[in-house]
Amino acid sequence: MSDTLILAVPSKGRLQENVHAFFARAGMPLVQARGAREYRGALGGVDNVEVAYLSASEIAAALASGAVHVGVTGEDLVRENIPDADKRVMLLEKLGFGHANVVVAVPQAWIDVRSMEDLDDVAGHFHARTGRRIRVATKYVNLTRSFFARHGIVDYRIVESAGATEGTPAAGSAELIVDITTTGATLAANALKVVDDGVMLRSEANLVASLTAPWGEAQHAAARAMFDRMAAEKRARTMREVRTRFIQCDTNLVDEAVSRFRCVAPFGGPTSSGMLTLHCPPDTLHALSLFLRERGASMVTVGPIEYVFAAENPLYEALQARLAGA
Ligand SMILES: Nc1ncnc2c1ncn2[C@@H]1O[C@H](COP(=O)(O)OP(=O)(O)OP(=O)(O)O)[C@@H](O)[C@H]1O
Ligand SMILES: O=P(O)(O)OC[C@H]1O[C@H](OP(=O)(O)OP(=O)(O)O)[C@H](O)[C@@H]1O
Ligand SMILES: [Mg+2]
Repeated sequence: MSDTLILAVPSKGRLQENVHAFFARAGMPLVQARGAREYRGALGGVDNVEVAYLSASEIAAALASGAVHVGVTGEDLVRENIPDADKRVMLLEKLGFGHANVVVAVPQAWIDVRSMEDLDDVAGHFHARTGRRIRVATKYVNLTRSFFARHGIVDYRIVESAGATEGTPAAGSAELIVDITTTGATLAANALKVVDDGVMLRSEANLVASLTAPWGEAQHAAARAMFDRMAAEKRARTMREVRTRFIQCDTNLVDEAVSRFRCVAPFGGPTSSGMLTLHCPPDTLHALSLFLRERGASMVTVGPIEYVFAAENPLYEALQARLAGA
């Protein structure tokens, strides 16, 4: 067995830039080997990781087959391209970018069609009137089949579309579509509207691990190191450091702060002189600083945190438990 962990990241498209920024922020810049046309690279700061640059949909396939150990790709592509996805891959974490909804969209001119139920009626009438089944253009064939089945719609036919799906109703090659949308601008430009209960999936970029790849000791060690840095970056990004010192500060007050403002006391209660450090989410910062001053603090400082390294490595622990068959 080889001793490298293979990490797949998008080589192009919507996710590429965000994925590069994500790894750089976590202190692991993607290092492209030689020229920009080289499809293999390394991960700065972590040994034994080989980076494979693939398209977002190729990443889903490579995770399913076990050709790569870890990858970043959209959940839409995982669900569409991997049958029984939860048996073959593990979605470790949503990454907060690459948001897009997979939706059912019909021509705006279909004023009577608001729900999937309305669509079912139209599909039946269409079949009765024309002798043909209504056509749905999409590249999300599997997602569409299972969503339509769940809504009891059977009178339709899928027309596979590789690109410019939104243009197919106007071009006359389909009656409606299933595609991904973020701003809605492309749908609007093509005079299409989303069916009210037609949001099939709310997707975003995910950190995904393959359950079928060969996981040896070296790959475990590389994943542990990589996920440790990601967790350190995430804890830091989602918290601010709050510092204060006042003599009335005691453990009861810290307990109250922790439960009311969702903070963490990373180093425990206050020192004997009342020095306290808290990590606090941005949305409760001002309320916390008011609270501390009401209880006697004359000064509270708040600052950003670069990394928070902790004993726990939640991403690695989750993966390890799953690989061990737990
Ligand atoms: N507005 C958007 N449109 C399409 N995809 C988006 C959007 N926003 C985020 N994504 C995510 O990015 C993924 C990759 O889409 P993108 O269009 O960048 O790939 P691509 O280069 O066309 O890939 P491929 O060649 O494999 O089809 C999507 O599957 C989705 O998860
Ligand atoms: O709701 P919007 O913000 O308008 O985004 C949706 C559009 O973006 C994607 O296409 P993309 O630009 O990735 O081109 P592609 O079809 O060539 O992949 C997607 O297929 C939609 O057409
Ligand atoms: Mg695209």
